[in-house]
Amino acid sequence: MNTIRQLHHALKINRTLVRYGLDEFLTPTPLAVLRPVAKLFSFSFHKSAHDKSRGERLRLALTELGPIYIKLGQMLSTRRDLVPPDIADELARLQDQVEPFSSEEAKNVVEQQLGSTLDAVFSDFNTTPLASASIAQVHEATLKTGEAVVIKVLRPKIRQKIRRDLSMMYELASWAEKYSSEARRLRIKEVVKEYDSTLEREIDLRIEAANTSHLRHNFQDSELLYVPKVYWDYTRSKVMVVEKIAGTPIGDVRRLKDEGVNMKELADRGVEIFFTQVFRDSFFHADMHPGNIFVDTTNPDKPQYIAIDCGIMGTLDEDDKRYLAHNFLAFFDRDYKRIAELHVESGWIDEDVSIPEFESAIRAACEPIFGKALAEISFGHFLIQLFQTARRFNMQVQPQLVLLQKTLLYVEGLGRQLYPELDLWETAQPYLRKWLRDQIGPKAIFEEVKTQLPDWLHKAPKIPGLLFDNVQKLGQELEKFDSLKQEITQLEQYKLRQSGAQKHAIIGSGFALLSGLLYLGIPDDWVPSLIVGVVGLAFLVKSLWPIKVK
Ligand SMILES: Nc1ncnc2c1ncn2[C@@H]1O[C@H](COP(=O)(O)OP(=O)(O)OP(=O)(O)O)[C@@H](O)[C@H]1O
Repeated sequence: MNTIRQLHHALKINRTLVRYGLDEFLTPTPLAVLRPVAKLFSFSFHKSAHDKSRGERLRLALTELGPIYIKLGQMLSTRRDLVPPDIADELARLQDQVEPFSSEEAKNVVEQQLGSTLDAVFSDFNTTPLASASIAQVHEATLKTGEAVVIKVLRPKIRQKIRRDLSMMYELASWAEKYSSEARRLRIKEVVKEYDSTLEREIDLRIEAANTSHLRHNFQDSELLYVPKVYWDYTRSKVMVVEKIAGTPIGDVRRLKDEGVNMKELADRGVEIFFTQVFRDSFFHADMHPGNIFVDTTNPDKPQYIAIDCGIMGTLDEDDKRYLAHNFLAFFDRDYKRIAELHVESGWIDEDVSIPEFESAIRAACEPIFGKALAEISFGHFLIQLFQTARRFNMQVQPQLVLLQKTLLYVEGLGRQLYPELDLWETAQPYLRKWLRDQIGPKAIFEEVKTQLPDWLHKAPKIPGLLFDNVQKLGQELEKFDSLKQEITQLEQYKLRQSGAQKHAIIGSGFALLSGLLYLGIPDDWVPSLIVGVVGLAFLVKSLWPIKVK
């Protein structure tokens, strides 16, 4: 049954690709055997398909293949380091075109997840969804306690649908990589894997809820960004309840202007929020499309951002941040040698890579960016060029950095849409320099002490015990040392006595020899010979005295 379903699915993909004149993508794969069959079934062959650009045909095909493919296309549209601009631009136009599921189904999921009736928790539930996307649907509601909330409900059976589509995507990617060097260069399997892990996180709403709480905590009392409160008592893996927010959608520039918002301030604040999330918190919102950002315009001179949908967040470690800050600064100083050295120093690139060669490749990729006015220079574009160049030198670009580059590109685009003269460098440079200074200055030492202190304090009560144990051990070692010292002294004495005995034996033998000679020389007078002989004997006896060791 499963195989039949798989075959049917494969046929559907094949048919769609044929319909949009994209069947050349199948040529390297075994799916191509299905092509003639698919052609038979593609009655409504798009005669005009070949008049359309390849990007447009791909967009239409993905739309037809369904929500999971649409989402894949949307993700690919942000991978400008991999996808050519004409295709990326078309894919960026992909819209979720999914039918909402019925409010009955939504109610069932909520009640089953909360283990109680809807009426027990909510005084009001709007059966018309506020929004409906490929993974979830959002309904407005009011809690019994009176708070206005929204309920995000996962689409029924979404997990099975995702698994089915993904297993086909994995197959296609494996075949493509097996037969096409271009697919291998683009690391298609990696792309599908990344997509898989993104979806995996999105289908557990507790992850999104935890991210929302964390971001809210990071910007507690901030006048830059507001994040709605999560109602944990009513949040499960398939249901999430959050505070309902009101604000002007960020994409509605006309309305923002009508509301008298200071657009330069708004754009600057956007950049500041991004750099704060990246460099201060190492935790950034990575799904910043216009539907997820609103503005509280109560004070138009100090507009406050509101962020929702924290399903995809990026995290960075200290090395990533240092890498980014140093590279950005070196880039704006046009110090390409420094950029090349930074890659080797941080171990991202093999030590045996020629720095001059790498430097000149980076120069060739980055100099064109400086052909524009400073206010148009893009950090995100720089990162794309850098990653593309680094890949040629066998650097494996970390997924968290790619996520950051995508978000950065988006933040820049948004900033310039709000305020075309926005000079990102002017806003970001002081921030980066200060951050780097803080990394090596007294503040860094203070921070290090602050971080280590709990560990030291945790060990502090054990210190007397540890000291006692060690002093005791030291005593035992000293005792051992004493007895060893005694043994050595005894050995030395023994050696000394032994050498004394040797001396006595030699002297005694000398006297014995002399006594013999005297007796031979003066045979008539044996007295001197006798005296010398006795002295010699005395020495010899002494040398034979047992050597006693004290
Ligand atoms: N806390 C909220 N208050 C008010 N409206 C909200 C809230 N959360 C979501 N919405 C509305 O619901 C829409 C969809 O919400 P959200 O982006 O969280 O869902 P999603 O399923 O992840 O959609 P997508 O995939 O398109 O981002 C938002 O664009 C917004 O209009």
